[in-house]
Amino acid sequence: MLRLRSISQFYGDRQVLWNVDLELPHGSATGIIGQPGMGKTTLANCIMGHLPIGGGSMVWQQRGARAEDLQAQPAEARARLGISYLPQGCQLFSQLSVEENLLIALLAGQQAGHPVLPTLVSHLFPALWQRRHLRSGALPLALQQQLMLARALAPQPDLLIVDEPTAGMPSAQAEETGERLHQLNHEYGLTLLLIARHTAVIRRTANAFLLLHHGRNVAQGHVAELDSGAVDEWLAPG
Ligand SMILES: Nc1ncnc2c1ncn2[C@@H]1O[C@H](COP(=O)(O)OP(=O)(O)OP(=O)(O)O)[C@@H](O)[C@H]1O
Repeated sequence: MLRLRSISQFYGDRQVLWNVDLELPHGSATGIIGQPGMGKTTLANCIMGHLPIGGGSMVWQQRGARAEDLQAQPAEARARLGISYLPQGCQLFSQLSVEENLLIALLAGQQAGHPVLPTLVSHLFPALWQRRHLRSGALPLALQQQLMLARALAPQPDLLIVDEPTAGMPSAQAEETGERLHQLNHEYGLTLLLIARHTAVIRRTANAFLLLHHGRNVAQGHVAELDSGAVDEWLAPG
C-alpha cells in the first residue's frame, strides 16, 4: 500500500506539483492521466526517490511488512522494498542477452543474492523466454518491449509503476501490453500505477484514476467515471 499526502515538488524555484494526494491499496490498479507536462513523470520520480519532494508525506507498506516512511529510504533501497519502475524511454543493455538483462534487474531488487528468475517471466513472456540466450539488441522491437516489462517484474515487486507503457506501439501490440498488465493485476495481485496521456490503456487496465493538471490533482475516481465526459475538457489539447 502506498499513501501520498499533499506532495509538492519544485524544479529550482518553479513548483510543478501542488498538494497531490494518492492512495494505492494492495492489488489496486490506478491510472494517472493528464496532458503533457502536467507532472505525471515527476510524481513517479518522487515515489522512486529520483527527485526529492518539497513537502508532504509518503508511506509505503510492503505486503506482510510494517508501514514505513518512504522518504527515509534512499532511491536504491526502494526496489528492495518492492517498488519497481518502468520509465518511459527505458533502454536495454543491448549487447547483453535477454537472460543477462533480467539477472541485472533481479540483483537490484529484493531477490539479491538469490539470482533465480521468477517463473512469472517465462509464463507471461514465453516467446521471450525461448530466446533468453539471444542478444537483446537483436530482438524484434515487440520482444524488446516485452523484455523491458519483464525486467521490471524480475525483482517480483509489490508495486509496479509504468510510464506510458504503450507509447509508440502499434495498436495490436498496445492491446497485448494492456492485456499483460491486466493479467498481472488480476491474476498475480500486482499493484499497478500506470501513467498515460491517453486513457485507452487506463480504461483497459485500471480501476481508479487520478487526473493531474498543472501539477494539481483536479479529479479522481473510478475508471467508469472517465466515460462521463467530465474529464474530457482537462485532456483536450490547447
Ligand atoms: N529536470 C527538469 N528540470 C526542470 N523542469 C522540468 C524537469 N523535468 C520536467 N520539468 C518540467 O516539469 C513539468 C512537469 O513535467 P513532467 O515530465 O513531470 O510532466 P508529464 O505530465 O510527465 O509530461 P509528459 O506526458 O510529457 O511526460 C513540465 O513543465 C516540465 O517541463
